[in-house]
Amino acid sequence: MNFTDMLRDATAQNNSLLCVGLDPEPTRFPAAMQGDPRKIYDFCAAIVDSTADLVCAFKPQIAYFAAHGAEDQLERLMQHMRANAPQVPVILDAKRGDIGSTAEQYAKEAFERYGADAVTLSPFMGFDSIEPYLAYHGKGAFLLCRTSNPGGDDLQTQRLASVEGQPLMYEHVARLAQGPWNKNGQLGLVVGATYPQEIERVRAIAPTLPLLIPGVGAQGGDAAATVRAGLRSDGPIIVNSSRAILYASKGEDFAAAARAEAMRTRGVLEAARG
Ligand SMILES: O=c1ccn([C@@H]2O[C@H](COP(=O)(O)O)[C@@H](O)[C@H]2O)c(=O)[nH]1
Repeated sequence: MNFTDMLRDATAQNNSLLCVGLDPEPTRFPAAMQGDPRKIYDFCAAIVDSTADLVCAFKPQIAYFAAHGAEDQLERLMQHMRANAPQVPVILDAKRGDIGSTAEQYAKEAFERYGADAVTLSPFMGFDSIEPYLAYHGKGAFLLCRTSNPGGDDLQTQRLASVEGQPLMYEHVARLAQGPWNKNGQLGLVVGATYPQEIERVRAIAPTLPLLIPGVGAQGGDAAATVRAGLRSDGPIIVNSSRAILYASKGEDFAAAARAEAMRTRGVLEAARG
């Protein structure tokens, strides 16, 4: 099944717009695991098992594994998700961007090594840096568009004098992704929940693309405003929360606490859906 169909089905089956982000930080693990990078798999698998019926996607962030030399644990986690939550698509948050020949290797890493259903990419190097991912038909690729961090202003809200109508850079990314770059219907956009007005603007330019929206929870984005700005009947959204769910409790009850926080967040998103 392709990424778009998996997302639609998981959203409907679990009544959920929520994506749980898997950003394992060993110093924040409960006492029995604390500071031990060899426990990354165990921690994340417990979170997956306790939230799989509440989410429309999981999003492991590769840096949290690679920083500890724990790529083997990410491979095991991907296998675990495929075996135990096969209905839930997995978005590998890698934010890759490089020349075509190198991008081919990154695409192989994401889709063949890890078996991800979708990946996040930086569009900064242009279409030839994106194209190798699109060769994997049915896989999704989310382009960074209007990111949740304050520094996103440095480039994304600059005007492009060389483009007709002088759009802001993030608006131009949205237009390319909805139009000429989206050759096989695989593209989506990353837009921060910290900027609901910009989500609305992106949605106007890209009415049907799936939007991956991080920034609720620890970053303080407004979950309800995010849904109102981004969700359309033919334009899906995936609202990510990582730390607020993973570290809802410092204790041995971390998985149960993560479930409770995921339920609460899913409820807020569902209520805003109307
Ligand atoms: O604009 C962006 C793009 C990606 N992220 C990633 O999402 C999660 C957010 O984690 P929280 O703990 O919920 O703040 C993290 O993996 C980021 O790398 C983002 O925050 N903003």
